[in-house]
Amino acid sequence: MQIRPTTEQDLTVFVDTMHAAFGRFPEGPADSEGMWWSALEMDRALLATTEQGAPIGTAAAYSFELTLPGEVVVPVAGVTTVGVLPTHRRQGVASAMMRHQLTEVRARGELAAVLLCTDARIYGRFGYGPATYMQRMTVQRHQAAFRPAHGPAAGSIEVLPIEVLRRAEGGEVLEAVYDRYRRAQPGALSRPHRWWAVGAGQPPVSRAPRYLAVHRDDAGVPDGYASYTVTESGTLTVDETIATDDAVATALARFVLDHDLVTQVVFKQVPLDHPLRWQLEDFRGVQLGDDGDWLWVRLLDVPRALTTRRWWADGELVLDVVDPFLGEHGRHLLTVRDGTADCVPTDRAPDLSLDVRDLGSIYLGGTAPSTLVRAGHVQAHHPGVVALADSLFRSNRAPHCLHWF
Ligand SMILES: CC(=O)SCCNC(=O)CCNC(=O)[C@H](O)C(C)(C)COP(=O)(O)OP(=O)(O)OC[C@H]1O[C@@H](n2cnc3c(N)ncnc32)[C@H](O)[C@@H]1OP(=O)(O)O
Repeated sequence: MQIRPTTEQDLTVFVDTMHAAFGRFPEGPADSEGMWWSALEMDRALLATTEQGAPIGTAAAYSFELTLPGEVVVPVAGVTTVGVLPTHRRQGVASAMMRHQLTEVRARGELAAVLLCTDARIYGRFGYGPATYMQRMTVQRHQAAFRPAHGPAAGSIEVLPIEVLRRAEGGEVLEAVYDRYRRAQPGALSRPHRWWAVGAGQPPVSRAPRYLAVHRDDAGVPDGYASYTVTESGTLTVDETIATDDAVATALARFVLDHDLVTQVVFKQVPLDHPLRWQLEDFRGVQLGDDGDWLWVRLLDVPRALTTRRWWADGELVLDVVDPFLGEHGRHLLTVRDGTADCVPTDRAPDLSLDVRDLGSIYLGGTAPSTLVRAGHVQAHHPGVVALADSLFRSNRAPHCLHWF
């Protein structure tokens, strides 16, 4: 088996091989405008081949930016299209591609790789841990009265059927609002211009028909949107609400919940700490379901990762981190003061011993270290250290990622 880089000329063979691995029948990549793979960066794609050159596996990466706690934006690799032909599975092909890819990601200076996984059993062995979570939120309209304390946000709501917008005009509004939002939201990924330009991905990045409730500030500048559809039976489904502050998100929620001819509103992918149930008169008016993991994080430079994010408590921890997949081991003294951290090698006895996959899970603040201590995966060497680790690693708000790739 060999692993080789690809170029734009390999797009057809790459897409065909990947679809055979996933058991899908794609439309041809030649007319792929608007297909999710039209945003592939072929200079970051890998093909695994037999010794004779026949393709047997694929793996690629997008160049994204990830927002860390404290509105710090860093380049990361968004790993995608990992597939091995059914005839060549369980022979180490994916493992070899993952090793090759992680080496390249690190060489580019990206401190982490991230991905969404089809099967949660695959990626822990490669050092990835689930780091952001999401759920579906359903609200029956007759239970959707807001508690009076919450007034509407400043600004106005304008409903624009997406099909009457000129594509470039609509795309620019969404792109600009999303970009402002993601820079402040821990766990959010950038959506590079190429995605909007070709309509790659899922709605509203794709060109599927959607209505957009666009919120504008008092100066008329768009600062939030909700992308939605309404069925004849009266279900309004929101793909995503993107808002640059909570008041705007509330205004958009009020808007969709006030929509005529609607009996229920489904918000497809909201963070676990979404405030809506606290905003309604009827706390039980919100039903939650389909909770699950979304973004998985794989750290490639532990000291740099820890010193790059921001922190909300002071303290000192010795972390003993093993990385079985890359055969690495480091003991780090993490010292946090006034929001920033110092991280240096140490021989001191560890406070916490953990696998790099578990550090990936707690890194963005979406998973409490105490949960992984209770699960038996993070070892706390003395009791007081668990509460300290929880207060150190928490984020100012729950990390959340909406981007599909
Ligand atoms: C970010 C993304 O792209 S997510 C998409 C993942 N791809 C898919 O779901 C497409 C369908 N599946 C596939 O193409 C392949 O089965 C892959 C890519 C998941 C795995 O490829 P393989 O070449 O078979 O993996 P490889 O042989 O390196 O397996 C490494 C280990 O992972 C385990 N493993 C691999 N896939 C799975 C799985 N789906 N469930 C459980 N264990 C798995 C193997 O058993 C093996 O374990 P071992 O080291 O204890 O023997």
